Amino acid sequence: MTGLLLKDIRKSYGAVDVIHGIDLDIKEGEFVVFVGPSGCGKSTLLRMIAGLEEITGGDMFIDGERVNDVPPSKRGIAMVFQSYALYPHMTVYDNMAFGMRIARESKEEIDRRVRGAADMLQLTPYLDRLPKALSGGQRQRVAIGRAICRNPKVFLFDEPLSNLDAALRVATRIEIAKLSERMSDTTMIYVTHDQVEAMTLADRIVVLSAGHIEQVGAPLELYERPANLFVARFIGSPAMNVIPATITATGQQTAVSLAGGKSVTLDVPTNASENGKTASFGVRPEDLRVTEADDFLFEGTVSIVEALGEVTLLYIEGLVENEPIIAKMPGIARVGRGDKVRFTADKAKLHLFDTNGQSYRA
Ligand SMILES: Nc1ncnc2c1ncn2[C@@H]1O[C@H](COP(=O)(O)OP(=O)(O)OP(=O)(O)O)[C@@H](O)[C@H]1O
Repeated sequence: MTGLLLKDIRKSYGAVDVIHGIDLDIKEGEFVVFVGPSGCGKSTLLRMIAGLEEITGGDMFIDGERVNDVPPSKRGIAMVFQSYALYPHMTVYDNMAFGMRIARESKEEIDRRVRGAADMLQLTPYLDRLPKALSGGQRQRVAIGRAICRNPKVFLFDEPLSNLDAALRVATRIEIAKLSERMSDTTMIYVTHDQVEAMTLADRIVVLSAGHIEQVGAPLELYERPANLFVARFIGSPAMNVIPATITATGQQTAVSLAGGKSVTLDVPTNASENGKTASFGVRPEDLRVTEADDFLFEGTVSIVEALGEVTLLYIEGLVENEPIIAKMPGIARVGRGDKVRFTADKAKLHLFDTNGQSYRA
């Protein structure tokens, strides 16, 4: 069992607290992705797991062993960095073999592992090349190969794809997904601020903000049932539309009056004590549909049409001042600038958050 257990993990730089007490249980073989806005502490947390940053408070266990004071090389982890960190004067083969040579593995074992990793990552034709003769994507695959050769119990990735262009990013992401399938017993922890990477690679996503956890869950769980407004807005692109509302009736269903005056009933239960309170109503751009019917959700004027081919984004004015509602229509929408349009959405796709931003569904 090579799980990880983080208990009330804290980090301060002098008087500045940057990680405020993280509790997290990561199972063996799990692929966990840390996401969050810049500066929220993703890298710091990963570096503490790696042993590259001292832990200020709390306990960290790898494989049941408390590792707070165990040096990086003894933790059974391998880390892949954004910058590849390859030795420029060594061939691909030597870069991958380096760690094992230091560990005094036999020549046969080194060769077996290097060739195995190269095969897995389609690097065999490049084994004799120097890093400078490789593309960015190939270099990152060498860095991943070097990590595989170390036979780690836990694999850490710190934004490994952010130096790659869009096409290479996709290809390397798929490579990493395949790798995690092949190495299904190896625990992987991955830091990114790319939503697509998080959604496609993770078994579970940990959403961080300002040094604490906002929510942990499977990708679609976070998408469909965000626990709070922060997660609701962070997961999904374009972000969820949020409209100020007032609760006008409570019970198994809840009625709200949206800014602009429209009344909407949601399949969300609320207590009687919530009646009259201000709330935030949420609906994702992709859950909105154009309707001609009278029981529409809201109505507004289209101010911008962005036709992207596969989807059309409509910016609708008229509900919240200076904050257009965005609707994402499939394909090419037959809607023009200046059109007055009514929108509706399935009841199950509507979200409601309390004054503190917590979901009423949670
Ligand atoms: N050596 C340091 N001294 C003081 N503060 C630091 C130090 N290193 C990081 N921080 C602060 O800790 C916080 C977390 O930084 P961290 O790099 O972990 O964020 P991040 O979520 O990985 O951000 P990004 O996505 O921009 O890389 C930031 O506010 C940062 O300014």
